[in-house]
Amino acid sequence: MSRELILALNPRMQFTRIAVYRMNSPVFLKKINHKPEELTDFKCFCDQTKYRAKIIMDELKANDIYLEEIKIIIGRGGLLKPVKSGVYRVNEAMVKDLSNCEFGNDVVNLSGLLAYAISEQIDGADAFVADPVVVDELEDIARITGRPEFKKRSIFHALDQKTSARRYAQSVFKKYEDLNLIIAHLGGGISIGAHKKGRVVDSNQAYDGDGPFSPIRSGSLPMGEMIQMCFSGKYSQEELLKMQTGEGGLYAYFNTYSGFDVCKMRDAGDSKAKEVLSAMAYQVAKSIGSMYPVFGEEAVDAIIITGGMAKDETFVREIRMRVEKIASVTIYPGAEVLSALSDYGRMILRNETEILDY
Ligand SMILES: Nc1ncnc2c1ncn2[C@@H]1O[C@H](COP(=O)(O)OP(=O)(O)O)[C@@H](O)[C@H]1O
Ligand SMILES: CCCC(=O)OP(=O)(O)O
Repeated sequence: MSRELILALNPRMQFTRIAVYRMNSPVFLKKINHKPEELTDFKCFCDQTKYRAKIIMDELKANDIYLEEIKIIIGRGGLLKPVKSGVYRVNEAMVKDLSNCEFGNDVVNLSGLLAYAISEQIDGADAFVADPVVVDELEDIARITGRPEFKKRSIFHALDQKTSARRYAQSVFKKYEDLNLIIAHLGGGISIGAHKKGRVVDSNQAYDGDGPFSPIRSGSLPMGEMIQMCFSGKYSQEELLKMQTGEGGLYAYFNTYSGFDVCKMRDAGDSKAKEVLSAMAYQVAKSIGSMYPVFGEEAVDAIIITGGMAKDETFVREIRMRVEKIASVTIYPGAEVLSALSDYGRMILRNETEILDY
């Protein structure tokens, strides 16, 4: 029996998406919902590894996926040290950083941990991550902040943005490396990247840094007031970090991580949902605009808007009308994380990509 199955994983806050591909064809796709009450006892996302790995294994077995055919297990990778774009084998150093939340505590960390944990249970299967959110191609000027103690970290939807960029390049019969693009990924977090000839030379720091607020993150907040809050004695450090990274944005206003649900509320006439979503679109548009000077005298070839919230036409329209004077706007609604990961999986199987060391 040839070993050619690829298992792609995308753990999200309340569910895990998995897909199994046999070369180009998906043979199994599943969104596994996790009961909120089963997740509350875990302190860190990394503590959920064993729990989610078991559910994934059970799901594969229940659906007659031959585990011994799985060769590649691949995820987005998490908050790691800065790395160059590409594919990484999950090694002990990576597992250690993710398990210790060395660079932050986010559900995305589970993708590397789950890939590793599952590979340990399947003889001959190897774990990888591709274009983790810490891909760092920033130009030095973009790293400098107003205080020498702080340097901007590169944290953005590297996998999703580069996949969209290559898709766009193909559609206009050009190479990604020949284009200047501004890409807005509207997911749970929101990142806006300036892609200058194939390198993401600037971006908002989409985890605990700056930029628009998103379904789950606060984005830029008034710094002085935040400092006062930190010293008010009312909140622990953990609570404050959570406020910024996992309970900000739409969640803070509507107690849901679902942009979809908030859009439905707006469509049903809820004026607060309308106001907050418009403010979010306004902030996304301003962030897109802020990338315009990054290209200096060179033209911006296109603006690409993608991710889950790009499926909402009203939301996208509000962004578009503010930015289309900069460059033509292309919309790729939805996020194709699993198929992007499977593309990398295939390249690994065919020895078409270098495997980088973390
Ligand atoms: N049709 C839709 N309209 C509005 N928002 C949507 C729609 N579909 C998904 N979303 C929202 O997009 C967000 C998820 O974005 P997505 O890019 O799929 O994932 P990720 O969280 O991995 O970045 C969620 O808040 C989800 O509710
Ligand atoms: C961790 C930074 C990128 C990000 O926000 O990812 P999600 O949208 O998947 O939460």
